[in-house]
Amino acid sequence: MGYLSCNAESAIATCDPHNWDLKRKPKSARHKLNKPVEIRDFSYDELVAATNGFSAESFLGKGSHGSVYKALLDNGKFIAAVKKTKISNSTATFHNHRRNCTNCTSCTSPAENEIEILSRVRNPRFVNLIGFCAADHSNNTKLIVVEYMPNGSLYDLLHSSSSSRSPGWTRRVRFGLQVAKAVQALHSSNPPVIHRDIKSSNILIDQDWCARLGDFGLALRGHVEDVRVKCTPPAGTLGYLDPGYLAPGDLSAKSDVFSFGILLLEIISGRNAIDMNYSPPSVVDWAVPMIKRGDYAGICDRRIGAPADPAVIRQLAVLAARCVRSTAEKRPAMAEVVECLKIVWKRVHAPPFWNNLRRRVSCVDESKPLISNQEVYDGSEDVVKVTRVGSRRNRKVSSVSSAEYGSVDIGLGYGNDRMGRSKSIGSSDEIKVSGRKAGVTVKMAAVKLSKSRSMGVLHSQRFVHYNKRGGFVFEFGREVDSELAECDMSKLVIRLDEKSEKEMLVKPLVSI
Ligand SMILES: Nc1ncnc2c1ncn2[C@@H]1O[C@H](COP(=O)(O)OP(=O)(O)OP(=O)(O)O)[C@@H](O)[C@H]1O
Repeated sequence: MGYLSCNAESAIATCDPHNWDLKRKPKSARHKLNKPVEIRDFSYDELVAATNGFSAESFLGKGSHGSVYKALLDNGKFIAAVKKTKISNSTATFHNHRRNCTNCTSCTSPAENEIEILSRVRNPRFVNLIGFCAADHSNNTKLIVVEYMPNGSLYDLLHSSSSSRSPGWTRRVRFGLQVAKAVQALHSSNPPVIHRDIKSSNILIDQDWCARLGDFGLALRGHVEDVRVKCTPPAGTLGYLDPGYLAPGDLSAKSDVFSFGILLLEIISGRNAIDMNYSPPSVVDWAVPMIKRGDYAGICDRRIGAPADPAVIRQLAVLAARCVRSTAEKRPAMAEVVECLKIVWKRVHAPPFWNNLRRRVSCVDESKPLISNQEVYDGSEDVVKVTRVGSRRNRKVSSVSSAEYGSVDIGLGYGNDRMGRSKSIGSSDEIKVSGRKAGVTVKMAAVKLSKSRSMGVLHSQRFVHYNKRGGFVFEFGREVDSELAECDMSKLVIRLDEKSEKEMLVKPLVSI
């Protein structure tokens, strides 16, 4: 195996620094990976200058293997991150180990291993390698230059004390899907790569707010039957580590699936993989019993509450529980995880013109409820009134039977939130829905849709409403599809588009 003898210092690859000078490239060109370029070989002095002597101002963060600094390269034209790691493998233990074994990943330091792996795999979903500086033997340091991720780590986002930084469901699902795709790309490369250290602090957020998988220091490249994989001792991070991975021979891609499941639980709940403030401290022991009971709202991050569509949290939670199953064979493969998350993404993702809609409805301020708490708890009847205007044809409301709306779940995570429809939607211009839950009432104001404007244009003074966990808004324009099989109050159907005669949905959406 060629890579076994590959020394990091000589690991020159032909890869594309697709992220170089991103600012000047159009977005479409950013991820083109077909232009091979050389991994750069930096001098120590060059990186000292680029990081201003590894100054405190350039400091980005510290990990278990060293510190990370922001570097201004090429006369400040290009920003990168420099990982400065100590090569501690000069110890007697290491030399003893190396004498007996020349095959396992422990024979190389994480820094050398990262260079070796990243010089062979490259993907827009990874924090890719730009170059490195050979060991500075005077102080046993190794410098790796990787793409700079300006928006910190997923860990920082999920556990930030500021709730304004806390991502909403759309972004969380998107991050989950992006990470899943990154892991799948590793597993499907030839030979496959097992990351072995998937965790939120190794997920970095790029300038486009996309999640990237980083830190390949523990990654193993090769087939599970390869000698190198077989003789590399287990490694990873406590809390994310597959409990079945106790010996080298236990390793498989399913260990990454387990860690990904922990990450997914962290994304859902906003709690740490191991957190002594919870009982039980392990996120698996805490969440899985709730998932088994169907208490999906119980595992949601309280800062954002449950998603508007209950199917979103149900599918996410069940997927996470499957990933963390103790029997590795029963866990889904990463390809299946990606497919599941794509389905969840479709549910949670607002159509593109939703943003335009938001901008055009000036009265919406999602940061605060439009109805005061007083109104929320005043016990008055709650009304949703959807008015359609337009041609006769357009006025036709979907043929969804009234029975489907007879008793509907508002889909906000409260199991008993039942809303009864006071008027049939099959034959009227107005849809009126009313309902109340003990202690929490939901109130929705009139909403007007007009086909004369672009699809989904809203003429409404107030259409954001409030429940205990914050505002939610209507989402317009989602086409009617199989989701209707699970029709609930959140999926009022309106025919909007005269030309295509596509039925469009209107549904509450948790504000993000
Ligand atoms: N490419 C990067 N761009 C911007 N910031 C980075 C980059 N890589 C790392 N960082 C910052 O530096 C911190 C330390 O990263 P590092 O990968 O060394 O350790 P870690 O993943 O936090 O922990 P561990 O070493 O235990 O895995 C990260 O939390 C992140 O804030």
